[in-house]
Amino acid sequence: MSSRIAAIDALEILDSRGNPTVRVFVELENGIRSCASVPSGASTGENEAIELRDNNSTRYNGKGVRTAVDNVTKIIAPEIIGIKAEDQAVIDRLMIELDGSENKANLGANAILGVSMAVTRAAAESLGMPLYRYLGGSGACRLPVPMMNILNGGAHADNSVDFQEYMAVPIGFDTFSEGLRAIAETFHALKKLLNSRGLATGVGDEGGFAPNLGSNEEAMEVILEAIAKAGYQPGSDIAMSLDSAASSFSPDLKSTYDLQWSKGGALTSQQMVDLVCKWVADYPIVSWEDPLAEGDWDGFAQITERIGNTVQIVGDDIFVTNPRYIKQGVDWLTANSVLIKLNQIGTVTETIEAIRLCRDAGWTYVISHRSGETEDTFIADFAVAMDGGQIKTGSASRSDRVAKYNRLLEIEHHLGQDARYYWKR
Ligand SMILES: O=C(O)[C@@H](CO)OP(=O)(O)O
Ligand SMILES: [Mg+2]
Repeated sequence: MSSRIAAIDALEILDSRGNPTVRVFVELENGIRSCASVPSGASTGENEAIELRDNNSTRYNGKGVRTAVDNVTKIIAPEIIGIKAEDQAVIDRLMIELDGSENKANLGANAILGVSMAVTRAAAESLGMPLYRYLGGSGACRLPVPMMNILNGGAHADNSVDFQEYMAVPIGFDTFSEGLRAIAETFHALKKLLNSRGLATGVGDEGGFAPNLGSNEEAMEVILEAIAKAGYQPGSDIAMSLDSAASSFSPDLKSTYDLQWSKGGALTSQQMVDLVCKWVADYPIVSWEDPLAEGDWDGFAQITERIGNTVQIVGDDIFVTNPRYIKQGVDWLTANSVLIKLNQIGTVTETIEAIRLCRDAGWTYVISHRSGETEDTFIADFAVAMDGGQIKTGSASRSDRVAKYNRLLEIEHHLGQDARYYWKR
């Protein structure tokens, strides 16, 4: 029976923040049915592919996605019905052409990505393969080291912490499940510590605790304590990874940084660079994402030159998973790693192209969730398939994030003794 696409349907569903997002269903002539759901960011880069929202409607305060849903069923579906699901590149290219804009503004990256992911899944199911094997081949056996967000601030929480994400990274373990256990235990130890100090243990969008701390250093200190309390050695068993999401506290997105705790006023790019280098020297930090704002290409290059040999400098808002900006970054030595988010670029094929550029440049890449997620576990399989060895997918306290961890546990279980796990940047 043929793997040609027979029907496509779409639906408006809710994401983990209670905002609408797109779910797409694909049915093949051979009877296979699959679906995929699109995530949504809050601290978005200016050059991300456009997420289409029903701005002129009062439903959901203009955040509905019915236009995107209609674009799937009325515009995209008629063009790709009849094409084989394995022809991913053809389908993605057709959708890009059909949209016709630079940034998927016409049909919406949410519409296009929903179809792209659902097609990938249908093709895998049609071949009777798990998604990670279909995308990664028979050699795909490496589980990613998880970066677990245990303390939230910035645009993802209503607290006094400037940086968006403080993550625990289990670098000293032999298996994914042991690594995951260690950071989940650290998460619980952190809750106890915060409780004992009378600090709030409510969580941010990605499930990390969001206490009102006095400074960014205090956040790092309390995490180190939690790692030790859980019985692990900070730096060798569990290291720290940060995402400052610096664009969110840089009013001009390139040269000033308004940290709440530095009450003396805004910092210059140079001062921010110096501060990041100092903290990397003082704390066991192995990876730092968006230490500077998305327009601060010079600051990024300076940080990479100064500390790039000891720490992973990850570009998120600055590269937006777009091959064009990644190429520029590689030429200008802007960073040494890229955060990979499917919905920043909008198709599976272009995301793989972005990853290929990283590999060619000897850069690492981190597969990532968005702060608005669903129960879809696509990125868990995608991380194993892409073999980059790193994933960032939130804390252990929200089921939309835990779904990804559980899927990775499942893949590890399926792989049995052939599963690989190690930290390398
Ligand atoms: O900045 C980030 O890396 C992401 C995910 O953690 O947040 P958002 O989805 O809000 O852009
Ligand atoms: Mg980020």
